[in-house]
Formats: sequence, structure tokens, C-alpha cells
Amino acid sequence: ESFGNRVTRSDDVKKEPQGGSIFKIRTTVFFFIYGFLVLLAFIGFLVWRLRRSKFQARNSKMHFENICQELDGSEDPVPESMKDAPINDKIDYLPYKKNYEIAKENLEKGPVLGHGMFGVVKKGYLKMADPKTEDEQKMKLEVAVKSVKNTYALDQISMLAAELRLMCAIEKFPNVLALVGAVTSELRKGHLLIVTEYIDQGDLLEYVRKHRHLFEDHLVPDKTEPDSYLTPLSAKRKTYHFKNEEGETEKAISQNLDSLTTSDLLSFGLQIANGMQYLSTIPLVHRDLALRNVLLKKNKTIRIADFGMARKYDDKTYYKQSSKEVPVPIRWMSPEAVHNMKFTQQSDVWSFGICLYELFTLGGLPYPTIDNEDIYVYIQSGRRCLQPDHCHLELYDLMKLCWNAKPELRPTFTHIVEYFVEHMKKSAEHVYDFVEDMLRLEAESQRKLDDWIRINRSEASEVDLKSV
Ligand SMILES: Nc1ncnc2c1ncn2[C@@H]1O[C@H](COP(=O)(O)OP(=O)(O)OP(=O)(O)O)[C@@H](O)[C@H]1O
Repeated sequence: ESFGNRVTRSDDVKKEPQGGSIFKIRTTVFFFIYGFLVLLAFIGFLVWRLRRSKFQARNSKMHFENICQELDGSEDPVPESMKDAPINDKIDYLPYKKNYEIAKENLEKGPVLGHGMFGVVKKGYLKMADPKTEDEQKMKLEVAVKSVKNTYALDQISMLAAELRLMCAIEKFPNVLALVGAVTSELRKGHLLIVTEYIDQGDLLEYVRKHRHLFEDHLVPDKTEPDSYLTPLSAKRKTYHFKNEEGETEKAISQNLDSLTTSDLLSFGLQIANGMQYLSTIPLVHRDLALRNVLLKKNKTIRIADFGMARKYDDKTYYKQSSKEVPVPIRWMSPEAVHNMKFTQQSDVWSFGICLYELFTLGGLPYPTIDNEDIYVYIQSGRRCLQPDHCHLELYDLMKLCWNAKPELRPTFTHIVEYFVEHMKKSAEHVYDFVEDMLRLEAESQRKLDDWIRINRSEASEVDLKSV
């Protein structure tokens, strides 16, 4: 038995290496073929990558070349039929004014101020182009510098270039963000910088939201308000008067940023209307008017910003192509803009009404209980945003005028400013006086900015134009 056992064991010993070596050979062959295939696939991948990047580089070069050419604007004259059209429609003819060019070495970049969908805005410091004295050498203008996040994204660079050309057509105006200049000299490498004035308090939406707990309501409900269950519903709506009796006016508006009152909301509303009225005289359609695109200065004046949406693309095509990437700001859009992506001054007026709603709800979301996909049907059925708590009836009436289903029946920005002025002169004259004074000062400071820019451009533009 023990012999037999031993035989068995020795058989095992003999058989094991044989089976093992066949297995090893098979495994080696398998790994060899597998490795070979992987290597082949890898080489194939590298070749494909190389070809693709070559193709992309050639393509990008062509595109960057196109964008550079586009900066000059079309040489053809604007067709007669387009003479009165908003400049958004004539963007092909708008040139980048090369005297806006800033020498890159004169621009220092600072911390990030904010991100948009595709862009990033950083703080910057602009040195004088040709300092004559030691003091001038130290002098730096605080600016904001906008660029795209992805320098390979041709569409976005093209859009930024379009935004720049559009901004060149806008003169300095107290409630509109002023262009300081641009760096286009490295556009062929995908680098384009738009330099604007620096607005220290960021966007107005964030500001009203952060300060809503400090809000002081200057509206007093009317005592004559009917309060009976037999009163028709329409008469039950609250009416208010403004608390501006003797003695109240002095403290009614304060430049302290930690104070937010009804007077401030009225002042912001009037200033937005004022800026939009100016843009409508250019004429320019903003297309994305919302409190998030309004910037606030520490003296409580505002600037309308972000002309990124005022792009040249045919509206319908643009949104169809990029609907996955661009969230349409449906809560701010008029029904006709939602329906056919046609943006007009009347659709800007609708958005202005929504801005008023955002202001008087202290940063509330328009249609808070309705989903995005149901908003169009909601509006089409004739329903609108409800009257905010901190809002005069007259102002809610203005909002409703802006939200008229028929665009042609909405007020123009000129009418809106007149309405505001009349309303404020009647119920809050101190606020109107404050805004008037502030805007006079702002116009003065923008004139100084313009002078600074003009002095500092002459040298810089000479240098940079050669490389553009
Ligand atoms: N001139 C400025 N001064 C100070 N802060 C600014 C300025 N411009 C923009 N910002 C800040 O940067 C943020 C993003 O700006 P903006 O919305 O213009 O970027 P964007 O890239 O154009 O956005 P989008 O891709 O949505 O168009 C703003 O919310 C604001 O906080």
C-alpha cells in the first residue's frame, strides 16, 4: 500500500510539470498576443490623437484668424435696411476700436472676482502706459479683467470678441459698465482679455440677498384698506403710502452698505431703468437683464453689465445648437422670446419688470412655485408674478405693464423712467434727488476715467497694433 502510495505520488510529481508548462506556454502566448494587440491599439490611438490635434490646430488657427479678421468688422457699409436695427444685429459691421488696445505688460492680474458660465472675471491693476513722473509710475487703475475659462473653446472666444466689439460701441454712461480696454495681441493663441471698470460690491442680487435681514420697510399700509369678507377680492389688495413725512426724509437714504431700505430699492430700480434707457437709444438689446447682471458700487450706484448674451448668432440657431450648454434664463424671458428666441427692446422691458420683482422680494426667485418647464404655459394662461410684500401698488402696476402679453403694448424705457420719476417725485422725492445727485457725480467720474483711458491708450495702441 505504501509502495502504491509512493507510485501514485511520483506519478503526480511527473504529471504536474507537464500540465503546468502547457499552461504556462498558453498563458505566455495569450499575454503576448494580448500585449501586442494593446500595443497596436495604443499606437493607433497615438496616431489618431496626433492627426486630430494637427487637424484641430489647423482648424483653430483658421478660426482664430477668422476671429482676428472679425475684430476689424466688415468693410462693407451697413445695408440701408439695417440702419435703424439694434447694434446686436449689425455686429458683423462693428469694428474693435484699436485705440482700446492695452499693452499686456501694463496689466497685472489679481484675485478671481467671479465666474460665469464660460467666463472668469479677475481683479486687475492697469499701469499708466507712459508714466512721466515717479508718482505716475506708481499709479494703477483698479479694473476687472474678463476672459474665457477654456482658451480652446473657439465659440466662447468668438462670443467674447463679439462682446468686446459691442462694448466698443457703448459710450460712457453712469449706469452702464464702462469698457477700459482689451488685450487682443495674443488672440491667435486663444487669449483675449476684456478690461472694464472695477465695481467693488459685486452683483446686486447677491447684495440684496445678503442684506435682506437688515431690510427696513419704508412703506406703511393704508389705513383705509377695506377689510370685510364682502369686499370684492380686487379691492382687498394692499395699498401703501411711502413713509416720508417731515423729519423722515433725512435718514431715508443712506450710503451705508449695511442699510437696505425701500428707498434703496426704488433708487436701484430707477438706475437700472436709466441705464436701459441709454442702451435703448444706441439701440442695443441686452437680452439677459437680471439682477445677477447688475453690479453695485459702494456709493450705491449701479452698473448694467454682462453683454455676453448680446451676441451675433442668429438667436434660434444659437440656442438650438447649444441648448445643452446654455441654460436659457426662462424666468426673465418674455413669452415671445421663449417661443421664438427673438430678443427685442420689448423683451428687455419684460426682463426689467422681473428685475423689479427681484428687487422688491429682496432677491426672490421669480415664479418660486413653478418649475422651469411649466413657466411658459403659466405665463400664457395670463398669470404673472404676484405683488411682492415690500412694493407700492404703483410699482406693481408698472411691473404688470412690463409683462403685457403684447410686446407693442409694453412701455418703452423712456416711459418707464418717466413713470419712475413721476412716482418718486410724488411719494419719495428725497430718493429721486439722491439718485440725481449721485448720477451727476458718476458722470463726472466716468469722464475722468475716459480721460485716463485716452491718455494711456496713445502709446499702448502704437505698440500693440503691430502685433494684432
Ligand atoms: N466689472 C466688474 N467689477 C467687479 N466684479 C465683476 C465685474 N464684472 C463681473 N464681476 C463679477 O464676476 C461675476 C461674473 O461676471 P459675468 O457674469 O460678467 O461673467 P460671465 O463670464 O460673463 O458670465 P456668463 O458666462 O454668465 O455670461 C459677476 O457676478 C461679478 O460678481
